[in-house]
Amino acid sequence: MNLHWHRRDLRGPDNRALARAATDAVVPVFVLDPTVLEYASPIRVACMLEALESLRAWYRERGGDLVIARGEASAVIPRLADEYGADAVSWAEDYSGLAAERDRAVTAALEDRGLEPRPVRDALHHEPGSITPNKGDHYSVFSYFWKKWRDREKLDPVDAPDAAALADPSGGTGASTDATTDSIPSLADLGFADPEATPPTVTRAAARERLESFCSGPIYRYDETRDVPAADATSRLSVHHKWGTIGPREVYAATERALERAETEAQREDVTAFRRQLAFHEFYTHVLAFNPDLVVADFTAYENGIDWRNDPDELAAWKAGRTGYPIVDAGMRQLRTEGWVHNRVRMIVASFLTADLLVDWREGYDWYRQHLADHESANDAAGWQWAASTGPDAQPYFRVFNPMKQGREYDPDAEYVREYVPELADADPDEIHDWHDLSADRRAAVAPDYPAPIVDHAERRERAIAAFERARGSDS
Ligand SMILES: Cc1cc2nc3c(=O)[nH]c(=O)nc-3n(C[C@H](O)[C@H](O)[C@H](O)COP(=O)(O)OP(=O)(O)OC[C@H]3O[C@@H](n4cnc5c(N)ncnc54)[C@H](O)[C@@H]3O)c2cc1C
Repeated sequence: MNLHWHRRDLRGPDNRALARAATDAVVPVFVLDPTVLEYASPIRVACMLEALESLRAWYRERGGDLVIARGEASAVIPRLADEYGADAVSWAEDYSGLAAERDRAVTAALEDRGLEPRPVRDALHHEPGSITPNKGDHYSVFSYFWKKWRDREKLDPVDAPDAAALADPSGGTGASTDATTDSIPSLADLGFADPEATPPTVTRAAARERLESFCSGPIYRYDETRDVPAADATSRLSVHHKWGTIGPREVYAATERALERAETEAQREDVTAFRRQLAFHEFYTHVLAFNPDLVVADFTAYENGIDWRNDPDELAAWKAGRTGYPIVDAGMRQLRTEGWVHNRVRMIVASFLTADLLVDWREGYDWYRQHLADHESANDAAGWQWAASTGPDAQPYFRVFNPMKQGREYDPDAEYVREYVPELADADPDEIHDWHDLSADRRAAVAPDYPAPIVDHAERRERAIAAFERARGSDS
């Protein structure tokens, strides 16, 4: 008998760790660990609970069941292994600092009892340490990483285990045991309030549907449209990558089928452009695996430190989506409505916070961590550090995004802004893009409830560049 410990691999198919466990009878478990939940947020827990319901239903349809236990994983996992008479415990490797610490504790506790820990490579195509420069354990420049990632062979998806391999944890009685709860707890049971945003649907069926629909149409326009927030042109798979309701190999296999169906070279390039974004996730995960403090510390430290201003009123206006910069405010409001923000807009709002407002990127990271359904330590911390010019392969500090130009270029008809900023719903797109230049009277006539810009971008750009020059020690 084996135990399979589900964490961020909430699926049966294309699960290498589960497949490995299912070479014998397997009991699948999920642990609601208070140490992990301490870092969670309502929207993410809501997504997780839905994914767990969907996974449990999948097991039950096949005569098995998913055991849900509560407590510190290092105590619960060995206890469950004893209870079910398991010889080995498998899990899919995870690479954040917190996950690595937890896994070391569980490994030690299992070994103490003579049980076999089986961490299995599952979440990435190429694990940290497998794509490296001549010197060093990971790349810090994406283009070099991408060339190797792109050319490496990928594994095929793995089948779901046979129903015959799924042990019934109740031993046929249907009863729950001491270490399990019969029903999956609610958000309130776990001490979380309802999320402010409407969470996306995080089930296996939703993930497959999203993958198939994306790969049968939008993928062929990806390169050209992925930066247009109003276009709904990206896969929206990030929340499924986060919880593992989709497997990396099945996503890649879908891109292979899309390549076979492509009719033009341009379409093939679109598929490659999508794969490039998948590789970005692996690049950042490698960086995090070797730099666990990426989530709290500057990856590139400046000699004199950065003189963050952290003005509380400006930070509050940014969080509320009331900066008077329409594209920034639309992004901040999309976050609180949907728990997701378009990538181009994530970059714009992050640049505005860290450069125009000179607020420490950690404030932005924390806000995203609380509100994003797809929050993922590697992508989130690296995304913030990219914008703050402190990260691996980051935006140079002197290239500050101009929010007006970004709005005009990527949301020319202000469709995105008008969707998320109702005060501007009836405004003319040109006036939206020129909001900072309109007279106070004109602004009051167009949208009396929408704020004037809280800062002057041109001035703040100069201030940010000067702050970074001082941080570099190159201002004299
Ligand atoms: C400040 C900031 C914070 C971010 N925080 C997160 C986060 O917490 N979680 C998260 O998954 N992504 C994050 N990203 C990256 C990116 O914005 C999202 O992955 C993307 O918007 C998700 O939408 P999608 O699935 O439709 O993406 P697609 O365009 O369909 O891309 C497919 C997949 O590729 C990966 N991907 C795409 N873009 C990036 C990128 N720039 N960096 C790393 N991986 C990428 C994701 O896994 C994504 O699901 C952040 C970016 C920035 C600038």
